[in-house]
Amino acid sequence: MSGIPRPETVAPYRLQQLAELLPAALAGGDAEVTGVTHSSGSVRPGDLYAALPGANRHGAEFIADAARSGAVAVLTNPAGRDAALAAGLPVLVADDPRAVLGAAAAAIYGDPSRRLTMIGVTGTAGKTSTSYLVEAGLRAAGLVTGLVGTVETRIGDLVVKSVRTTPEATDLQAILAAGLQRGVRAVVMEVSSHALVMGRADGIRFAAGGYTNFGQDHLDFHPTSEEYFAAKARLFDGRSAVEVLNYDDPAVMRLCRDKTVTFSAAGDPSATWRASDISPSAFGQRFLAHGPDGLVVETGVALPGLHNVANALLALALLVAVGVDPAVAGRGIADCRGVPGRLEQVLVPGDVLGVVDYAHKPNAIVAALAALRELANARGGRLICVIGAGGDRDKGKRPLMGAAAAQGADLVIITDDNPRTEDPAIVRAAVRSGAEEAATASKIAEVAGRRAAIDEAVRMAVAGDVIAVLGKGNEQGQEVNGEVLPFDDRIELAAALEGRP
Ligand SMILES: CC(=O)N[C@H]1[C@@H](OP(=O)(O)OP(=O)(O)OC[C@H]2O[C@@H](n3ccc(=O)[nH]c3=O)[C@H](O)[C@@H]2O)O[C@H](CO)[C@@H](O)[C@@H]1O[C@H](C)C(=O)N[C@@H](C)C(=O)N[C@H](CCC(=O)O)C(=O)O
Ligand SMILES: Nc1ncnc2c1ncn2[C@@H]1O[C@H](COP(=O)(O)OP(=O)(O)OP(=O)(O)O)[C@@H](O)[C@H]1O
Ligand SMILES: N[C@H](CCC[C@H](N)C(=O)O)C(=O)O
Ligand SMILES: [Mg+2]
Repeated sequence: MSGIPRPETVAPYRLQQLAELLPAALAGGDAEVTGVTHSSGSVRPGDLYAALPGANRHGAEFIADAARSGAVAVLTNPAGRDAALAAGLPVLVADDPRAVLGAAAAAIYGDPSRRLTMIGVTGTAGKTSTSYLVEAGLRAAGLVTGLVGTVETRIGDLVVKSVRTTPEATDLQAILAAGLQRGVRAVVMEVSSHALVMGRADGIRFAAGGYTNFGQDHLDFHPTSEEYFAAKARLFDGRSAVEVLNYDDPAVMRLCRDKTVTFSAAGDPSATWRASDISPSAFGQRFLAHGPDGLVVETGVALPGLHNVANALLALALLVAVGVDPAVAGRGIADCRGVPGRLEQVLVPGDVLGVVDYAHKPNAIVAALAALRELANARGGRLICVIGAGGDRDKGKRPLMGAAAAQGADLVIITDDNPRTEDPAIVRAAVRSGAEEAATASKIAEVAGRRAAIDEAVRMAVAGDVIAVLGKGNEQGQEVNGEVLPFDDRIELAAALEGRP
């Protein structure tokens, strides 16, 4: 992955030391490494190249390339051993190299997470939003911060656009080590279920870990919903010193133990943290957070919807768990100016309100449309929803997404998201089948092409209406057959609204 920050200096680390640390056997001699990558295209001189067996290829195919770019050693499984030796490189052989990669990368980069306050956030929806709120609280406390997640990776003032939500362990440990060298003291990161299964966060000890909620997603990757749940549960397998769970979500609460901290946006008094006195403020809301020992914190969130109260409450609980002063944390969260592409208003003057949101799973669509319903009611208008589903991703969630949209909005326009390698008409039909089960056909339309669908929503809108374009949020491209074409819902919706008579 290019663009990932690396530490400027790394003390050389001997392979023999790694062989003693890991369940891995050394062959072909010893070497000193000063970095590690899993991607042949990102090799730097002095690197250990982790040649991993994958779903598509074996990284061993690229050992010669890696050597030409300056890799001085290889970590691989028995199948990759000979290719490494043939390239003249010493090789560490592990039965499951992914399972040891986190520990290896942490060792090579000097175990950076031990010197940082690490906060991890998992859950089906709300990880990015909660992470931004946590980061705002850490900054309010005067800390130099890092943030790793879907939208971007930030260490101090260095900002890199993210390729995935949770980077591979190699990149992650490099980011943390680079952060330390730039004065970062606390890092908040999204920990995706893919990451937990693939060991991307191995080697990290979290001061606190939070769980937003559990719904349906990623069943293209996790064989069953139970395995998806088990993947997320790994953040709470002892690697998080304080565990913070959503009291309002019974699935999440299956992980509750004696010392677990809980939060309830619904205001349940049995939770460690609960919200009360929620009142609207501009495009957001203020509320009181009641914590342990009678603690009351005035806070808020610059976004609408009960789900954003939940995100803010979780952020507060995590911040207090790692020692931030509650009042400072509450102020920092309330002052955070929103999250890119999450209920983001499209600022075009006029009598129709355009909002772009990243809801691309059923529980997120329910939450986003509930928040926007309140706004539409206040304006005396209808709620029009433009929605599609991503190709080459969980097929089972498509009808559920259609149903959630049809139940939550007055008019639904079903269109394309990222088709990837799929026929967009087939993806639309799956979304539509769910929508038609849930609502009368008269409120459902299907428009091929996302731009055309956004134009159609604007054409249908009358004064007071709210148009919600869901699913792509801050994404700036649309992936079609391996090509990413420029496309930004915020720009498209603004252009369509500006052209409104
Ligand atoms: C399902 C999944 O996560 N797969 C990841 C996995 O792929 P893989 O094991 O199948 O790898 P592969 O393509 O067979 O290649 C094997 C090895 O050869 C290496 N290689 C390959 C080609 C080459 O030229 N040079 C090279 O070194 C690869 O780096 C890899 O280590 O390891 C690859 C290397 O890191 C990742 O790129 C790939 O992410 C794919 C692209 C992906 O789309 N992942 C998504 C689904 C993902 O991780 N999403 C989560 C959750 C999102 C969210 O809900 O927020 C995320 O954290 O982003
Ligand atoms: N706590 C929540 N409960 C339910 N839905 C939420 C919650 N927070 C956010 N959402 C919805 O989910 C969408 C994605 O939010 P966010 O990006 O914060 O989640 P995420 O877990 O990081 O998602 P992803 O895994 O896709 O990166 C939002 O745009 C909103 O529609
Ligand atoms: N991180 C998410 C992004 C999905 C965004 C949505 N626009 C889609 O294409 O499905 C995933 O990989 O599932
Ligand atoms: Mg995210």
